Amino acid sequence: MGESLADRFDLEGFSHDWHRTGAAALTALRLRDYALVISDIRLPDMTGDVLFEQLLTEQRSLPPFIFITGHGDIDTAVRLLKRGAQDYITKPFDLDALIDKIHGIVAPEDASGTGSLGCSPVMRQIEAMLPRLAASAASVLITGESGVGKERVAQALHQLTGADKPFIAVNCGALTESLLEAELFGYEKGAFTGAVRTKKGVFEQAHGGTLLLDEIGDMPLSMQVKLLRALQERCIVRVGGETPIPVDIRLVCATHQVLQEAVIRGDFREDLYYRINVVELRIPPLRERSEDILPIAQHLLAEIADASGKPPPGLTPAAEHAIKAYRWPGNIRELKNTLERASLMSDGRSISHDILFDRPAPPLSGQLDMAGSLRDYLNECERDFIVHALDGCQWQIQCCADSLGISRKNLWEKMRKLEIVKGSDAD
Ligand SMILES: Nc1ncnc2c1ncn2[C@@H]1O[C@H](COP(=O)(O)OP(=O)(O)OP(=O)(O)O)[C@@H](O)[C@H]1O
Repeated sequence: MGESLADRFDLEGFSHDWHRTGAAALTALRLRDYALVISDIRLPDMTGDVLFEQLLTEQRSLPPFIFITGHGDIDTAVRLLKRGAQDYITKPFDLDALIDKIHGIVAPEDASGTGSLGCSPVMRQIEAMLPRLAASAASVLITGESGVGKERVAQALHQLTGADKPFIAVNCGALTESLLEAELFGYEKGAFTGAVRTKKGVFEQAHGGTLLLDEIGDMPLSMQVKLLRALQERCIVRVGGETPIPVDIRLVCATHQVLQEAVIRGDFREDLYYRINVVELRIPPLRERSEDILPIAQHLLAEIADASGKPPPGLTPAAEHAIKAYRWPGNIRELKNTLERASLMSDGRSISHDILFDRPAPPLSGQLDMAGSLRDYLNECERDFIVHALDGCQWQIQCCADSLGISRKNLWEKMRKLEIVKGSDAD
């Protein structure tokens, strides 16, 4: 039966492992994330319910289980359903019925994305749209809070248009206007002091591939005019140069800002807005797609463990619960940093709640001052927390941004807004 199942799964395009004993399956289930397990109740070395119970006692998050039972085992199968198994099927069974059950549990890959960006309906929808976007030349605007995975989505789109072509990303918010112009369009030797040789800008580097302009909302207005011209004419001129150079790029822009509001405020050109925003992909914050949190966490844990050649640690039920309940203000970037730290500190087998959230609470010293507004109070908490984190990282911005789970730029912005300057605090 195993052989015919394996043959049929190959035909269906399912990737699968066939373990011939309960012990082999146990080992594999401890090491790999499966989307689904199909197990006979009677195995050569143990029973399916012993296998299932064993995994439950190890407090792992289990994939859905479908049990195959003979008529005499139906009581066991029903008991397993009560213990959390997904379904059972009785022998002799129709293979088509089993395939239907599998499709009902594991969404078919081509209908709504593979789930590599997340398994929530919204992320599957975005993933399912990518092949259509890849087939058109339309400019795509990806919006969402910092760390939600905007660049990841841009890369996924790029992969569909030819992974061998260049993918170049540039952060438009991190550079001053003159540096940005040189970065985007390149410069000729001698164009300015320090221009000792001719350099291609990102438009030329991305020729034939994808150019991601990140934080496009932070681009100065005067640069927006130059960008618009380059996009309209499909040509750039290097700083200090005169010759127009044709460029063929797929443009993807990303921002955490609401660009319509920036247009209304006069901070973003309306004509550029329409040019870059032929299609908008809105990525919701992680807290609004909580069904993505655990799968992404497990994927990240596997990735982190893989980098050091170890099997991924599991999450204890309390840790799983907390990870789902936490709001992740820094989104996937914060989740990734948290898991990296927790992986380092764990015993390699499981990550508990304490290890996961060992961050100190904001020091709310003394009595609460009820005189100010809630905003003032929250700013004060945020300020304390950031200063504390900066102290912990000897004021190294990158280290602190990583520990807070926000981008370096975001940290700079917060420091500016909250007037945090090294040495300004009495302590
Ligand atoms: N679906 C995902 N699965 C696993 N890791 C992800 C996923 N999406 C994003 N990440 C990881 O989360 C981190 C942040 O993602 P990314 O840089 O794409 O976010 P962003 O929205 O572009 O952030 P920012 O606005 O700050 O530039 C990266 O390390 C990325 O690899």
